[in-house]
Amino acid sequence: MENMFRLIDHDQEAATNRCIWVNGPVIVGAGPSGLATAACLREQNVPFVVLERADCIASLWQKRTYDRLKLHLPKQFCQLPKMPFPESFPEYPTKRQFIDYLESYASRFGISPKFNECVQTARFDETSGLWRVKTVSGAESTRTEVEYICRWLVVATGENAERVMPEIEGLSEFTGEVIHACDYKSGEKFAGKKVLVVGCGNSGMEVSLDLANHLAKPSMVVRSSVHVMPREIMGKSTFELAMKMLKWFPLWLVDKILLVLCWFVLGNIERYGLKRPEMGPMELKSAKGKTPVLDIGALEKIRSGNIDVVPGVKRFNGNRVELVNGEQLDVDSVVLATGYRSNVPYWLQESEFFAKNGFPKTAIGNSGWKGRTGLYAVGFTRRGLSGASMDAVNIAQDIGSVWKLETKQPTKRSTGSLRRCISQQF
Ligand SMILES: Cc1cc2nc3c(=O)[nH]c(=O)nc-3n(C[C@H](O)[C@H](O)[C@H](O)COP(=O)(O)OP(=O)(O)OC[C@H]3O[C@@H](n4cnc5c(N)ncnc54)[C@H](O)[C@@H]3O)c2cc1C
Ligand SMILES: NC(=O)C1=CN([C@@H]2O[C@H](COP(=O)(O)OP(=O)(O)OC[C@H]3O[C@@H](n4cnc5c(N)ncnc54)[C@H](OP(=O)(O)O)[C@@H]3O)[C@@H](O)[C@H]2O)C=CC1
Ligand SMILES: O=C(O)C(=O)Cc1c[nH]c2ccccc12
Repeated sequence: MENMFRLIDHDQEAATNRCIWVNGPVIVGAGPSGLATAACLREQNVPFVVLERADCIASLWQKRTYDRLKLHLPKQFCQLPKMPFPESFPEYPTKRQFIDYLESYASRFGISPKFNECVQTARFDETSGLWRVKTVSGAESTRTEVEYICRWLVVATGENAERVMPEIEGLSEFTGEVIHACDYKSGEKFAGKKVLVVGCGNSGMEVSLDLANHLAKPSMVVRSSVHVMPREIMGKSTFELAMKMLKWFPLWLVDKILLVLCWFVLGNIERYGLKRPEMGPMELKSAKGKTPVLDIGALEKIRSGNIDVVPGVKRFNGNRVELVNGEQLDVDSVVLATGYRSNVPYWLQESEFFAKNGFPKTAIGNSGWKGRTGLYAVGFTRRGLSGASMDAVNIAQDIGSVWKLETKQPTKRSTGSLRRCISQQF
């Protein structure tokens, strides 16, 4: 065992390779899911290490979202365990407020992630019964490789870890600017410009709305179908209403009621080119993970003609785009609001708990948060921040109960006594 934790210098020129024994779990990702798990472990007196590839907590929120973003679910559904939002926060906190909340959450629970450490591989070593997690940090010349050894591995890298970039003919030769929605900050610089927004999820809708508010001319691509619901119905959150109804009625009935209410409030949205999916909004979210759009004003801009709805893209040609219906549009810029994916398959060498798409196979053990051999997943059940919070509580309880048992009766020889030693660097 000792050799495993010794300093190893493979590449004298560039890499300083170290091996670190972690007393307790390694949590990969310092977004809301990783922070929530860390806070719940802190409450159980279980030590942990959080590894984060970015240089800050909640990098999705700090670096990959637009300026005017607000939470689109009421605040009680977005707060993390053990620390409610301040009373003074509005019903739908702004991105700044949410980040401030997460910063104070991290400091309240004494969470100090190791920043700029991107996990490259993680595998379970059958012989030792431990996880081996390798990270790299720093630029090429100062590249440092570290291996963390631990008994528990908590995957908290999120459902939105990497951007989805579609392959569309001619896109790489498009003469204007092409960005993904995660690099879109504000419509200010697009004033007067014709912008093609590809995708009509919450990102596509809100980017189009922001562009219209900044007097740009957005055309939003709807290639298949989309559920649009008002964020509120008669002043009450649609999401909250759905959650209340789900306590009493089956999913299909809740969907039917929601769709009738949507029809009364929004009218027939299909006449604007917004075809509704066959499956109801909540069932689609739960079965396929496709989030319904909670409208905060884009629909009004579509009605008034300030956002043009167009069908799928066939190909790009210079600064023109050809649509599947044969129509051609001149465009100055393209925003790809084409969604995100998990990056777990790129680094986690495991195929029993996680499926090829980077999400846990929920069927196993009937739980989406617990695998075998000390592996856990937080924030992958497509239930937003409230789902992540529930996973975090469960995971911390699960690890905490084992931790308590093993730290009660320490014997000098048991691995338990090794586990209790302070996280050490060799
Ligand atoms: C624009 C937007 C708005 C949203 N709004 C809401 C909302 O209002 N309400 C709601 O409930 N949900 C919302 N969601 C859903 C969203 O998934 C959650 O808000 C939340 O950010 C998920 O937290 P997470 O920690 O699981 O993932 P993330 O916030 O993505 O955090 C994962 C962290 O892991 C890090 N990471 C990834 N790979 C590695 C690696 N290999 N090594 C080290 N670190 C790594 C990332 O840098 C990141 O910091 C929204 C999502 C988006 C994209
Ligand atoms: N205010 C808030 O709280 C916000 C929350 N979010 C959340 O972030 C998450 C990600 O949302 P979002 O970024 O919108 O991603 P989504 O996955 O929800 O939507 C992606 C969209 O891109 C379309 N698309 C993908 N590829 C192509 C292509 N080649 N051609 C045309 N269209 C394409 C999809 O169409 P198709 O359905 O046909 O595949 C879909 O309309 C969601 O959970 C969302 O709720 C996002 C923004 C704001
Ligand atoms: O915003 C998101 O991405 C979420 O996942 C939040 C969410 C969870 N379940 C929902 C059902 C309808 C709309 C949003 C959500």
